[in-house]
Amino acid sequence: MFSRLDSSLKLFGTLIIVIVACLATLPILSSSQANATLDALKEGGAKERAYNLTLSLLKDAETGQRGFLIAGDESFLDPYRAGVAGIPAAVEELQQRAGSDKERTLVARIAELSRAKVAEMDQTIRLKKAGDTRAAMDMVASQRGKIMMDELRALLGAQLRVLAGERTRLRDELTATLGYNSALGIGASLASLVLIVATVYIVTRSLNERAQAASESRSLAERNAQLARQSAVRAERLSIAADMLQALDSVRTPPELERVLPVFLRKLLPATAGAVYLYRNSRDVLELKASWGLDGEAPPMVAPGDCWGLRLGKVHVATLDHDLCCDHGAIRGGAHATQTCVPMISQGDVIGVLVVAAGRRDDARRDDARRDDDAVDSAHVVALAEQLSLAISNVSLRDTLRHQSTVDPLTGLYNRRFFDESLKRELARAQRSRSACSVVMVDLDHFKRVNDTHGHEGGDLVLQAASRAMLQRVRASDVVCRYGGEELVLMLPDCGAEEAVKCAEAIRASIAGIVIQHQGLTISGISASFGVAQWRGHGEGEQELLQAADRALYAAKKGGRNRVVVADADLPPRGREAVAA
Ligand SMILES: Nc1nc2c(ncn2[C@@H]2O[C@H](COP(=O)(O)OP(=O)(O)OP(=O)(O)O)[C@@H](O)[C@H]2O)c(=O)[nH]1
Repeated sequence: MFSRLDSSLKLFGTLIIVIVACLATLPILSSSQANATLDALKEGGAKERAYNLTLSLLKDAETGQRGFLIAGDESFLDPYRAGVAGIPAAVEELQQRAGSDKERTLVARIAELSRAKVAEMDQTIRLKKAGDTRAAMDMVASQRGKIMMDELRALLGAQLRVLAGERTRLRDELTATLGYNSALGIGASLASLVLIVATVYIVTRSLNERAQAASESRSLAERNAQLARQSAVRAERLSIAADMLQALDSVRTPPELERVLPVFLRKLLPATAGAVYLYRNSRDVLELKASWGLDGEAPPMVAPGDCWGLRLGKVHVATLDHDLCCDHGAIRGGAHATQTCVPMISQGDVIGVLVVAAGRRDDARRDDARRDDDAVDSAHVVALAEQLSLAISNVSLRDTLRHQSTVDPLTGLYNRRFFDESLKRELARAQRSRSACSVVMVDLDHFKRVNDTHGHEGGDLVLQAASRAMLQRVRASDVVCRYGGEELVLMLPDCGAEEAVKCAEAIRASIAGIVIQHQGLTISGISASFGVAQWRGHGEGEQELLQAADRALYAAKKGGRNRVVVADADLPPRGREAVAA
């Protein structure tokens, strides 16, 4: 662009130089011509004056001669002498000013005639003075002098007419030259004006074009810098997202999500606040799983109907002025100008919603540019929601598989494999922390009879009720497990035999109170036997401990059932009966 501009400026500069040179040269040429004409006019004027002087001197001399001859008064000779005295100089001037051969010939003839005329007049005057008036008058009467004078008059008159004509011509020429000069001056002024206007126009245009080009190049540079910034931001986001996915991949249980998600969402969505809500299994409500950047607490629950993103099934961006603001409790009442709700979908099912709030609501005089700054990158949020959906689904899936592999489907209690692993881990921990640990083996009494009386389904209901009774009477850290058939086992960390007996007694009493209605019959009178063993006191390893508890259980059965027996390491395999309550 600049090269095109420069070449047009060069062309324009050359044009200006040519025009200025022409404008400067033409007046010089024109005025030199006028000067030449003026010089010629001056020369013509001088010549005219010289011819006129010559003629006038000749006339004066002739007048003086006639006066003297006629009157005899010598005073007439004064003009005669003055005329005769001036004639040679006048003729001399004529000779000097003669500009051509023709004129020089003419002047030579005038000089010759003048001399002859003066000689003829001199002779008549001499004769008169000598008193020979008759001879003098005869000479005059011979008309020789008159003929010479007539020729002189004719020659001088003709030359004066030629000079007058030449003078007229030169004057016309001078007038024309001056007119031409004046026209040239006007033309030059106009041309200068046009030149100035054109120069101003071209310079202004070139400055504007340069300014425009500079501004374009500036905005291009800014755009490039912006792209570079965006690309750096994208690269950083990708890196954080990769870290997040890796972390989510190692999450084992859904509760762990609550620790992992805020850490990464805060980095991936800086200068925002937000929350992740996931549907509960019942799908009647969404539970808060993560939040970041909020001034206060995020509401722990959100009803599906409170979120327009979930209701419409698509990304919903609500601004300050938007009619359809989601009712997300703390987020809605917060200090944010925009709120984006993105439904999180995995394999066609909506599993939750990602809520992102941005901008400051309190700045009421925000212009559009600030509003743009406030808006979050919707595409980024949507992509993030997709990644989260997949990763969270994977966590749930892993949790389900893990649950299925560790939990007994009938009772909801852990299975034997889980119990064995837990016991091993717990005993190792107890060893490190020098704390206590007890196990309680539980076996429903005469369960075969229940099955026989109420059928297998009735037996299952009793098993489930007994499991619930156990779960209700233990601490969160305790592990309740279906060890096999109607046999259950309980692990009580940080718990000695004495406390374990109390717990077993509570469970025993609870089971004894079970009443179930099944197929029109009442199932009641359920009882269970319990064998308690404490780690270290009754066994060192897991197997030893379990065997001790089993021996105690056996002893309870032997002792009449519906009782709790603490193992006695000294008396295997017989157990020592502990008096219940
Ligand atoms: N309904 C139901 N019955 C089960 C299940 N697992 C084991 N059983 C039954 O539990 C009964 C266990 O009977 P036994 O081992 O003879 O013991 P018991 O009748 O409880 O007698 P004691 O243990 O000596 O008090 C068997 O009839 C099994 O079929 C189960 O998952 N559901």
